[in-house]
Amino acid sequence: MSSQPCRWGFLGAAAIARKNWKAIRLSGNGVITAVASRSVQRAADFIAQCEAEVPQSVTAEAVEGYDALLQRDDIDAVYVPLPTGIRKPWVLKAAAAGKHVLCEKPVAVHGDDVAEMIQACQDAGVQFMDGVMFDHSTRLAGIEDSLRPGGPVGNVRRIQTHFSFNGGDDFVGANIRADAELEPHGCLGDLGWYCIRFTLFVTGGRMPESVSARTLTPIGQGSAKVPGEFSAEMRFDDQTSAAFYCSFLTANQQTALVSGDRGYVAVDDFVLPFYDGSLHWTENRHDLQVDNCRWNFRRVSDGRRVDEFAGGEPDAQEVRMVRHLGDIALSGQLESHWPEISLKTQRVLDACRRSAAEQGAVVCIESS
Ligand SMILES: NC(=O)C1=CN([C@@H]2O[C@H](COP(=O)(O)OP(=O)(O)OC[C@H]3O[C@@H](n4cnc5c(N)ncnc54)[C@H](OP(=O)(O)O)[C@@H]3O)[C@@H](O)[C@H]2O)C=CC1
Ligand SMILES: O=C1CO[C@H](CO)[C@@H](O)[C@@H]1O
Repeated sequence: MSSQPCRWGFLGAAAIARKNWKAIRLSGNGVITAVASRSVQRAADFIAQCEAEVPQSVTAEAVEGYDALLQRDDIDAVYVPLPTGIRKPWVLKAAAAGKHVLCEKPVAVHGDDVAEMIQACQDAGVQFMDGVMFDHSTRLAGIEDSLRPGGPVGNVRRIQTHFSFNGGDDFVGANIRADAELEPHGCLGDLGWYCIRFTLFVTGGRMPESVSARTLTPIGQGSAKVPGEFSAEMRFDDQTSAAFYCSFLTANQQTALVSGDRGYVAVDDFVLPFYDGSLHWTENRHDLQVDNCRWNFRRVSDGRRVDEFAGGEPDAQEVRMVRHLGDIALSGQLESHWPEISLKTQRVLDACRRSAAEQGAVVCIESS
């Protein structure tokens, strides 16, 4: 692997980009070469702010316009946090320019767009990865261990996820998340993306057979509405079912419950640490003993917790994510898992949208 760092360019001085600036600086294998914005002043202000928070040895350049950044030959990978509604052409251009792509979620408007974006990256020999940071969390291996065949959870029967925050009174009009042009999937794209992804993590990438979903509350300006509150129910080809709820109107909560025939795993803050900077999860197994017609549940497996942040690395998931993409860019060893799981996530999201448009009609998902 090259001893040079991965040279990153950012398309857009987005709010989330500040977090990933920090992550790249902490990753140990990356440097931010340039930040492009529609306004060069905004890019310069963004760089000054990030430098003040987490400096780097080279000075990042402020660039006017995303095209100008993509034309540079001193950039290996681009981070694309542009709004979902306008992201696709920039990913296609980035791939054509030979840049590896870290693309924010929800990846696109439709699964066919994602397929096109992935194909463009494949044709250009560059990596495509979406910005699902929890996929890089160290605790996923621990959760997987609880879910192993014959493990404390047993056969998984039910997966329930909930991701919500209350955006407040000025959310509509002030935040891109409620803008039908920029973020057409509303909370389904912003929060439901993670719920679907966690569900696919538990099933090992196995897709649901069918989905029934509803937009519970639309939000937006005039007739241009997006889902502000959404729920879905999924069925798999075995005994497993899954449900998720996401909302911009409900207080902060992000919980995942995986229930099997022997026990369950509860993951609080399954996406990112909302509260105290820690990520944890609990494993529970209770065995039923019937004595003298009395039902007793005996706790067999202790609740276990893993605090990924105990090691002192803040934003550990994001750091691991950008380090991973940096390693891929430097080694040239592309990984097919990331484009494949993005496309699966978007295909489930598409089915949710179709079902919600028909008031919860059951929509079947093709297995391919
Ligand atoms: N994985 C994660 O942890 C997170 C992911 N996200 C995702 O990242 C995306 C960006 O979110 P966030 O950072 O909050 O959004 P912001 O509104 O802060 O940033 C969006 C950026 O897109 C650029 N842009 C280009 N065209 C437009 C346009 N027509 N209107 C508005 N902005 C435009 C702007 O950059 P400029 O003006 O500099 O050109 C702007 O700064 C969302 O899709 C969101 O879901 C967000 C937060 C966390
Ligand atoms: O991806 C994201 C991480 O979570 C946030 C909520 O806390 C989202 O709004 C954001 O887009």
